[in-house]
Amino acid sequence: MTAPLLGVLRLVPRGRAALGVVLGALVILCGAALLAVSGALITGAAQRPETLLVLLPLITAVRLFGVARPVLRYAERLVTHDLTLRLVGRLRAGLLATLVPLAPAALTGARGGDLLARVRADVDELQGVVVRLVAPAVVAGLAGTVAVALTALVSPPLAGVLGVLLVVLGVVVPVAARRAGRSGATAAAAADASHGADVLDLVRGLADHATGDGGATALRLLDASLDDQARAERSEARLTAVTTALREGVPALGLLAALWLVGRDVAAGTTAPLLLAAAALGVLGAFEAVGGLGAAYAAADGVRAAAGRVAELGARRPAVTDPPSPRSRPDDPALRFRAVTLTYLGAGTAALGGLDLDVGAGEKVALTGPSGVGKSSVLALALRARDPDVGTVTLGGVDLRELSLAEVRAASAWVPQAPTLLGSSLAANLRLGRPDATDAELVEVLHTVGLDALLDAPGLDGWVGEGGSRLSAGERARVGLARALLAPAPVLLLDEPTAHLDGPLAARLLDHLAGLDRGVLLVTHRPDALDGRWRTVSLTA
Ligand SMILES: Nc1ncnc2c1ncn2[C@@H]1O[C@H](COP(=O)(O)OP(=O)(O)OP(=O)(O)O)[C@@H](O)[C@H]1O
Repeated sequence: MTAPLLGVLRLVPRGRAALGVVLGALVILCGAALLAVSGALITGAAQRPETLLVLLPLITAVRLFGVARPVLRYAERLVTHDLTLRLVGRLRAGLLATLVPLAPAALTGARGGDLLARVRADVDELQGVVVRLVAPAVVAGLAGTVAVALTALVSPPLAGVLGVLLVVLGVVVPVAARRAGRSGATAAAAADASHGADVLDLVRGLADHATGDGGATALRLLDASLDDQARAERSEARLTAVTTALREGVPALGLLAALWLVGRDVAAGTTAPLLLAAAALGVLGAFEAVGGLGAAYAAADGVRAAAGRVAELGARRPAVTDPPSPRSRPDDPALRFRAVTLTYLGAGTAALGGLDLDVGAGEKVALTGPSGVGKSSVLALALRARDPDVGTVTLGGVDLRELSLAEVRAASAWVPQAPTLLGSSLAANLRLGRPDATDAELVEVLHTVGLDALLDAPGLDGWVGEGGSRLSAGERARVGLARALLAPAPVLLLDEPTAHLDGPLAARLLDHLAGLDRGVLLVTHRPDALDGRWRTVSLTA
């Protein structure tokens, strides 16, 4: 078993898993017992006893096992589903806890689709680790052992045969089928690919064939690849036939062994005749114990690969981490960049080279410059999404690397160019800025950013759509700004908050921002829209 898979198994609720396994084994044993007592009952009835009372215990047992089996199966499903849902919750929470410190810097290069696949498809795959992999294996071991032990009470040789046949059906057949299936599938895939290529060559070369050998060579090649394909399919079919025959034949062998071994004892008078059919049918029922193992083997590869992919994310180191003993946040919220250089991984040139910048307490600074010059990178450094390669970024004179990440991010409210909205209510999205904001404060901030219309539709408690899809890009940007205005941070880091807005609205917002008693670092492409309250810093390449 691989280390990532063990890591997943550690998250499984143990008590529930044990209960699920015991219930699963009981279901199988009930099934086998039901067959065994039914066999005994039929034999007993065939012997025409003088009174049916002698059959009463068997009749009761048939009823008991008949009723118990579905009830136990229901209980087992309840337990394993509950366990699976708890496991998914733990897996998702663990994965997100891993991802959050990685974002955004250490996830550079990770494709969104790949991350989504890990969070969804891989976790979906892993959620079956108990139901599809562990439970069938442990249930097989448990139920198989009990069935062999019970059989030994009737006939020790039969118990030995049953044990061997259970191992053959549960281990040897699936392992051999998987090995053979893998090479067969590879051969079939190679034959399919070569056949497809030959057909394409034949069609593409039609004009050439007309002037050449009439296509005889291409057809010969196609015939050969068709033969390969047919051979691969025949070998796959043979494998299916052999495994199906073994799956059906091994239990039949068990049945024959029971009839022969117990029949011999019955004939010798050492065993009661009632036990002949009971043993034969009970043995047949016991093979259900290993019935789930084939699917478990098939699931094993997928589960192991998913565990590996998820574990790989956990192995990545965040680009920024909390210091071992963080200093307390200074009262002075002045941001200071000194000789800051930042080069992104894999980039040929530095995004920022030797930057000096001050945003004093309450000061309004506009950062401007051509696209790609590094303006957003300055905000990323202020938030400590990344650390500078060289130089320092300080808050109130304390290097950001000496403060806890939570303190750095509490000091600054950031609005990116395209703020993220959650598929939730408008109020919930705004309260991400300040969870205890009252409705009146939400209404006021919406008025400040010119979003009064959203109070009618969708309304404070109305849904904004997945990722805010029911709002326009400009509205989403202003909800992001409103969220930052609500936050009690002494510094605002705003990345082009007025980019989507018309002139008068942009002017009104900039006027509001300039009047705040907090420091504002504003990235903008339109410094001409700013009045004298702003100090403009121009970045050059
Ligand atoms: N995560 C990243 N990985 C690699 N390179 C990056 C990353 N983010 C930004 N860059 C590069 O760093 C440089 C500065 O980017 P930045 O986004 O800071 O510029 P900007 O001035 O804000 O641009 P714009 O005005 O277009 O938003 C650009 O060349 C950009 O391609």
